Amino acid sequence: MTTTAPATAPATAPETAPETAPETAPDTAVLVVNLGTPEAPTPAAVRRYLGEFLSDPFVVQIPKLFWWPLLYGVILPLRSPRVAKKYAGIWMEGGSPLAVHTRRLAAALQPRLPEVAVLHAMRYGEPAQTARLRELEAAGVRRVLVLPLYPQYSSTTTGTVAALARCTRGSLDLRVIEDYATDPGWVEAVAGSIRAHWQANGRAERLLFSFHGLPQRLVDAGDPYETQCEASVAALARALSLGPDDYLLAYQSRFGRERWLGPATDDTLRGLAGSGVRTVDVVCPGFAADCLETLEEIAIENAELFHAAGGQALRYIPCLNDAPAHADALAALVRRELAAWDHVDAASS
Ligand SMILES: C=CC1=C(C)c2cc3[nH]c(cc4nc(cc5[nH]c(cc1n2)c(C)c5CCC(=O)O)C(CCC(=O)O)=C4C)c(C)c3C=C
Ligand SMILES: [Fe+2]
Ligand SMILES: [Fe+2]
Repeated sequence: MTTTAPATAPATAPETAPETAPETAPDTAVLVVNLGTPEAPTPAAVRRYLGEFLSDPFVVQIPKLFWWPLLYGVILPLRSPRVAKKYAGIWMEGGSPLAVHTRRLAAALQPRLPEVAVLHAMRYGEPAQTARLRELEAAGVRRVLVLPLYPQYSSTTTGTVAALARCTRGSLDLRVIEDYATDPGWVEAVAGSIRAHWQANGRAERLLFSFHGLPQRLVDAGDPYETQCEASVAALARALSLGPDDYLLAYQSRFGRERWLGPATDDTLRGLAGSGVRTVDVVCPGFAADCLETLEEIAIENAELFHAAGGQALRYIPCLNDAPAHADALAALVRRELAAWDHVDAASS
């Protein structure tokens, strides 16, 4: 692939995919799983969502006895109204951006994979991952390939999707795509979206790759997330022929008081502005779909911060969302995984 549609390309897939398990089910289904997001930009809906998310022991490892009183007594009451306002500022006609883009991406995958059923699910909230597995099982599907929408593996994201799927699989045969941080099709899709942005807007003085952060403690304990983020950036820099001074890697969205992966995106932007850099392009290759962390934190909050620190323009490059190049890359990844699975099944029968 040498050319890709701009990441902002209009959706080619219908808004409403035929997203129930088909009545005459194919043998195999692909379940595309994303994090989850509130049902409405209201404090009550945000509280429900954050409550489920932040009581997952894969995400917060503090013992329940200490964590739950703090979470339910302090964090949720204080955070939910504040975060709900942020969601309200980016809400789309069909719902939260993460929900809309994930749904559209699954719909764009279906015609590319006509031999299987493609459905989407969320790890937290609706449509719930476990309910989707039950639907597929009831429809007579035998094998489910789970595709968590996280290019880089972390126990806090891919790990919790995989663990929940494995203990709720019932009679289903299950495979999970663990990561695709350096998958050539995916790298070329992201690189293509950056090239398209440069073509439309010109090139800023620097390109900043911003990834969601993670507690340093988890990395020290062996989570491969940081290494995979670095590998993604190295592959993208190669694809775009970037020199070492053209780009930076940083981590955003710190949560809580402990040390998180660094350098932090906000500090990096302040540093760039302080050293006289006037324009910066920011891309977030850890996010398959635009969401609060990209549309609000980067494109609004960090753009204001960069400006206040003396920068002229932070130009945000959208996630791949349902761009044809994204759907093509993920469909190819799925096809390879299914071929390997067929091979194993054939050998063992
Ligand atoms: C892309 C990878 C992600 C990793 C790794 C990750 C780890 C992680 N996140 C939190 C806490 C929060 N994350 C929040 C939002 C959020 N996180 C991701 C992705 C990763 N998180 C996405 C895609 C989103 C956006 C969801 C949306 O609806 O748009 C939030 C909620 C927003 C807020 O309150 O600020 C929290 C909280 C932790 C603690 C963590 C690892 C330990
Ligand atoms: Fe997060
Ligand atoms: Fe955030």
